Amino acid sequence: MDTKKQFINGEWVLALSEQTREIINPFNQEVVAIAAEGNEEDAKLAIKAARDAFDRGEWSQTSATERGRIVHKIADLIERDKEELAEIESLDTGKTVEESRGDMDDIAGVFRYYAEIADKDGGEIIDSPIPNSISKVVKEPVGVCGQITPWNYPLLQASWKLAPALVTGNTLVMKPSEITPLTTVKVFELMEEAGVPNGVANLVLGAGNSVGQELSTNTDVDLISFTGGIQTGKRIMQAASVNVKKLALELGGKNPNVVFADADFDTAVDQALNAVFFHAGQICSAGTRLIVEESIHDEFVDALVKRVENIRLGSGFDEKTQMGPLISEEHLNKVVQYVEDGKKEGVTVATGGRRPESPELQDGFFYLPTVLTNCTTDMDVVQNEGFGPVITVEKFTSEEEAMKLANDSIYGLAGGVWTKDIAKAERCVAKMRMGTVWINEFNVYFPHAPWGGFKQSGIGRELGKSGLEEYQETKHILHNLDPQALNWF
Ligand SMILES: NC(=O)c1ccc[n+]([C@@H]2O[C@H](COP(=O)([O-])OP(=O)(O)OC[C@H]3O[C@@H](n4cnc5c(N)ncnc54)[C@H](O)[C@@H]3O)[C@@H](O)[C@H]2O)c1
Ligand SMILES: C[N+](C)(C)CC=O
Repeated sequence: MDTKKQFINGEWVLALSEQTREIINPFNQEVVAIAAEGNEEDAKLAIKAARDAFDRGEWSQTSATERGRIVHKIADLIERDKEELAEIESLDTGKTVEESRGDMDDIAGVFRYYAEIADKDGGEIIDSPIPNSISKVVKEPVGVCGQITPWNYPLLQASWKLAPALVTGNTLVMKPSEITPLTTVKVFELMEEAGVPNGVANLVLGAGNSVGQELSTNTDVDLISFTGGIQTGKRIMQAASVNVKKLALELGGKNPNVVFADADFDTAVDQALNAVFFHAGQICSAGTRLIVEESIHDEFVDALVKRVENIRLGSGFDEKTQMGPLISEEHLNKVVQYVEDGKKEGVTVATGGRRPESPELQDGFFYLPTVLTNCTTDMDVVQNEGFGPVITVEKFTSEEEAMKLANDSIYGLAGGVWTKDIAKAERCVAKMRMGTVWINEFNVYFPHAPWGGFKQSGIGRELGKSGLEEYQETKHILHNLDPQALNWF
């Protein structure tokens, strides 16, 4: 098995230490690849390559149209290799190949979206108080960007960072999650094929506390863009203060899904399932916190449980599978503990609440889709992100109470509201303190719409025009065409 290498200054290289890591298929624990395991020293080399490339200025001075052309080419190559990429993503994460194919379409779409808008902002002339002068505002790249991604949507989260950084003329060093690096390695091959110049995009593989820590603290890095857990985000924020790096943090969520009695019942049940059991709940915006009007609560839970018990678990490569395994044994143990703690807090396990017993699932990191009822907002199981196939159900009796519950969280990533009453829906979304709110919908994202969190779910936005601006500095230029002495001194 060839070792997956790092990409530094246009060269595919092993880790300086020659350390490697086994990449495991979470469905059966088979080793699917061996990857280089870089550390601080590899990260330093990559940062130097990115710094030198940025300071040479060739990429930032390449026209935005040309950078857009190269990024379009990356999208073309992702579409060409979609099936291979989808299969690698499923081997690495356990998600179904159908889900991975959807991810690959989204990813190509993100590269295309940013390629399209790359050359649409040539700056702005603004009014100047100085006679005979020109005052203009232009956007410039931030510089060297450190980019750190998680394991749940490995290539999708990478694309949200790579595409805007490249089209705006930055250079970068990316560190994917050490347990799911494979599709990111492949896309760096495609970026090389598309003609991204040497040193502009660098890839270091390895652990967060070595490679990630170096990216966060190294003073040659101007911006750090991180997607991952809240505790890691806080550590990165502290580390990044060393040279006041620009910071973009996409952190966790505990996302309320509020269902009023007047909602379309069957659609709300169906979407509540999708909101939490897709990708086994390992989604930052999963609707893990169901908040249902009391008058329909029992009927809603019954309908939910009936359908949850029919969810088919299995290999992501089996077309019949609806839900794959969790990412790792370590993560499975966290989900087990999360539910056990909930039981101690007094929740009722309406279904699930344990590992499956089928012999064919024993080698994988599976957990049964789980519905917990009798949940209240003061419980840890309601407040903490479990990041597994577990939904907690709370009740409310008034619109005011529903909104109070929905906002009772340190997180503010996303939420949904289900009702046929348009005025009520609008009143609710105006109160919901979240970066994305869906009305009669859940978990939809696309390249044009900004994504990010209120409160402790993060800082900054990815996607949309806002996602581009994270990678830009704003410069005001005043050009006096008729300079005069002031004779003040
Ligand atoms: N808001 C979003 O858009 C979004 C999207 C996907 C995932 N997430 C969040 O990600 C979390 C799950 O991902 P995870 O378990 O991989 O998160 P994590 O925080 O454990 O790891 C994320 C990345 O950070 C690296 N890292 C770990 N310690 C580090 C350190 N000290 N310095 C620098 N880097 C370090 C890891 O190696 C990995 O690459 C969940 O909380 C989920 O909600 C958020
Ligand atoms: C941002 N999203 C929804 C694609 C993945 C979150 O984990």
